[in-house]
Amino acid sequence: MSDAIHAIKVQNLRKQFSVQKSREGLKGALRDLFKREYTKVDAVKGISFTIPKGEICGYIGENGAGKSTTIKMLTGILVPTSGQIEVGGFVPYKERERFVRRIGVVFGQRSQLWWDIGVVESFQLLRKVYRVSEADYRMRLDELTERLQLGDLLNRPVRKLSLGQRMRCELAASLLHNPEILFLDEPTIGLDIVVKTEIREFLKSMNRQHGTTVLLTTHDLQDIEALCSRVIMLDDGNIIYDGAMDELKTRWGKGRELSFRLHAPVALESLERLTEELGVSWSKENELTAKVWVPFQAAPVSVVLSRVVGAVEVSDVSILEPNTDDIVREIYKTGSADAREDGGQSGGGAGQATTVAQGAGRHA
Ligand SMILES: Nc1ncnc2c1ncn2[C@@H]1O[C@H](COP(=O)(O)OP(=O)(O)OP(=O)(O)O)[C@@H](O)[C@H]1O
Repeated sequence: MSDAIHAIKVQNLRKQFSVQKSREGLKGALRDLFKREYTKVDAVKGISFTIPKGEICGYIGENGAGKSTTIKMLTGILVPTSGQIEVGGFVPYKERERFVRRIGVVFGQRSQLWWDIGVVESFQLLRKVYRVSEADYRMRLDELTERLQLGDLLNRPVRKLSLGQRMRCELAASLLHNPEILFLDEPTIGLDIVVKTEIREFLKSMNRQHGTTVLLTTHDLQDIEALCSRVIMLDDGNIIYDGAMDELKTRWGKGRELSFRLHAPVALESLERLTEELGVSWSKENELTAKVWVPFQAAPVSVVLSRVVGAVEVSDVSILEPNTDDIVREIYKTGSADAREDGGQSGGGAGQATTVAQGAGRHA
């Protein structure tokens, strides 16, 4: 099953847990002592996917969808019930010692650093665990210290670091041995927007420079939008979507909204007349701002745009993209990412503004 271009390959992967049932009351507890009963929980139900080397792939799903269970199988912490896994050419739960030297793991909610000792001492311990030579370690530490601005933090005990500082150190710790594949489980959880942005920028540049493959689990879709060319969506142990985030927006977004800043007031009826047969709907925010909703099944945004700017003096225009959070929430609710036949009427509304050139170009 070894495949040179794939970093991760998963086929019909399943994980079933046996959970002990607790019977009610004292009598139940006594019966549990003598005869235990178990129920089966199917956490991952036969999923298949491959991730090429160098890709940053998002892995998303609601609480309990099976993301952590997958990551634990991919990193060798859990043994699958059935199916095949290959990560970096290894079967993760076999050859553990050699395998862990090829991967890096960051769990946002747990630390791999020792709480009471200086950060750099934890790094030294990890260097020994991963058997990195002193020279390679020095080179890597210098690079990571500069990129993640760790200079002031290295000699402080981990317990004295802020969450953002600790997360930067966690990332460095996971990369000291220059792994080919990095697993990130909620790496930006609880961080402010400045640190989130720094971490996203760091991950992007690291991926570009070292070609590191990244599998990223997060509930923050902005992480996904900033980093991932592809997203795998899990629901109740099954993959319900595997593809580009942009395509998800096109398939599920209702449409786009254009917002015009007018040079002088224009009556709503005049604007409606301009786009009469195009299937769009206008509203006025104030005297000088008019908005038009353009459903995907209506005329292209570029047609609406040219009709308006050809007839009315406009000082500014923006296009609102479909809001990813709304779209994904809707998909979680229905449990399916199949495109709706009505053009995605119940999908997300408009959210982030983009420049006209970008939005109109992509739609046209
Ligand atoms: N060790 C375990 N024993 C029994 N059931 C488990 C175990 N670990 C996970 N589960 C169950 O498997 C299912 C998937 O859990 P998992 O932690 O993989 O979900 P998740 O997508 O990572 O959720 P979250 O976003 O909340 O972390 C859940 O129903 C969970 O209760």
